[in-house]
Amino acid sequence: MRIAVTGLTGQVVRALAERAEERGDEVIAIGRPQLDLAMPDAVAGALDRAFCGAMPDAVVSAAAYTAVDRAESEADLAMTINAKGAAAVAAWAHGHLLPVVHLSTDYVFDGAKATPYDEDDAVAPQGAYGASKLAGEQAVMAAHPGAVILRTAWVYSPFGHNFVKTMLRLAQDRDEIGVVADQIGNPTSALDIADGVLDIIEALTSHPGATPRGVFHMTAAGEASWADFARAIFAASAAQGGPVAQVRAIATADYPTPAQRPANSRLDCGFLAMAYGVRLPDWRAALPTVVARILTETARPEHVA
Ligand SMILES: NC(=O)C1=CN([C@@H]2O[C@H](COP(=O)(O)OP(=O)(O)OC[C@H]3O[C@@H](n4cnc5c(N)ncnc54)[C@H](OP(=O)(O)O)[C@@H]3O)[C@@H](O)[C@H]2O)C=CC1
Ligand SMILES: Cc1cn([C@H]2C[C@H](O)[C@@H](COP(=O)(O)OP(=O)(O)O[C@H]3O[C@@H](C)C(=O)[C@@H](O)[C@H]3O)O2)c(=O)[nH]c1=O
Repeated sequence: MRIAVTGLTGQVVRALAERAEERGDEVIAIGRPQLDLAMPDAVAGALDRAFCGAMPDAVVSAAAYTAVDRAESEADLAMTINAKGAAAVAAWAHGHLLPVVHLSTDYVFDGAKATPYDEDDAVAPQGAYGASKLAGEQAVMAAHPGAVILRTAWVYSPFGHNFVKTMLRLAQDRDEIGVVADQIGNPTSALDIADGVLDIIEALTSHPGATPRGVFHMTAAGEASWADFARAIFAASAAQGGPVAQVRAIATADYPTPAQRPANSRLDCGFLAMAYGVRLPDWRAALPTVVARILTETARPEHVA
């Protein structure tokens, strides 16, 4: 399969490129400056130019404005990229009769529910990032009624920016790190997301008439607080001779940030398992390998300041 993916350096796009190559599929990543979602009117032209030679079999809409705190002061830009830009990508795919898989987030929920969220639960984003992603879900569905929207969460990987890299970096200078223990969610490896997305695209392209569309939850199995996640990161790092810090469990109120985050981010992924047979492994399974890859990468000479 030939799969067009938006974004160049993002965690999910790089994970997709790696996993697709292992499966004999091809990922064509398209991003800035060629494709800039902040200029929605130019999106169709950019995609036409990129794929005039050979059309892809499917489109993955993975590029997004993901700076959760900065979005509070750049709400218009986040909305343009995550809603209008994403909708323009979906409209282009629809115009060319291509399936589209669009990534969304747990931050569309307010976190007040006591149990994991399912797809029918009411959405109520707490911040500008979540609001822009929710608007994106709605705009993508309007532009491409056959879209598959995958809400995932707490993505970590050897690529880009993520919580695992932040913790390992902070531990280089600190013996102890305060980490919130009253927000719970499902840490999810981008490489596991890539496997799930590729399985879904295979189903969409081989049995288009028999594949359900709409919103699905797709996170790793198992849950954790950010503090639990940090402790697991340092356990993996310690086992590999990497940096370690003590994790002090703190309350959200003790770690003020511009954006509010849901206290309960857990997503119930049963609907996706039923519809596509896709169930991601436990979040702990991929962590040691991801930590090892980050440690190897940061030990390279070009990373020494
Ligand atoms: N990270 C997370 O924890 C979570 C992410 N998600 C969603 O999953 C998807 C993938 O996330 P992830 O891979 O972590 O994202 P990253 O933050 O790692 O990467 C974002 C990607 O979006 C691209 N991008 C940003 N702005 C634009 C723009 N104006 N035009 C074109 N491309 C742009 C970036 O481009 P460039 O390569 O040029 O920098 C980059 O490739 C997103 O939709 C995100 O909302 C959902 C839940 C959790
Ligand atoms: C760095 C740090 C963060 N924290 C807290 C702040 C916050 O509540 C939590 C996570 O912080 P981060 O800013 O790394 O994560 P954040 O950017 O909120 O991550 C989110 O990104 C977007 C894109 C999503 O879609 C979400 O699913 C989620 O993964 O950890 C600490 O308690 N101590 C620390 O030292």
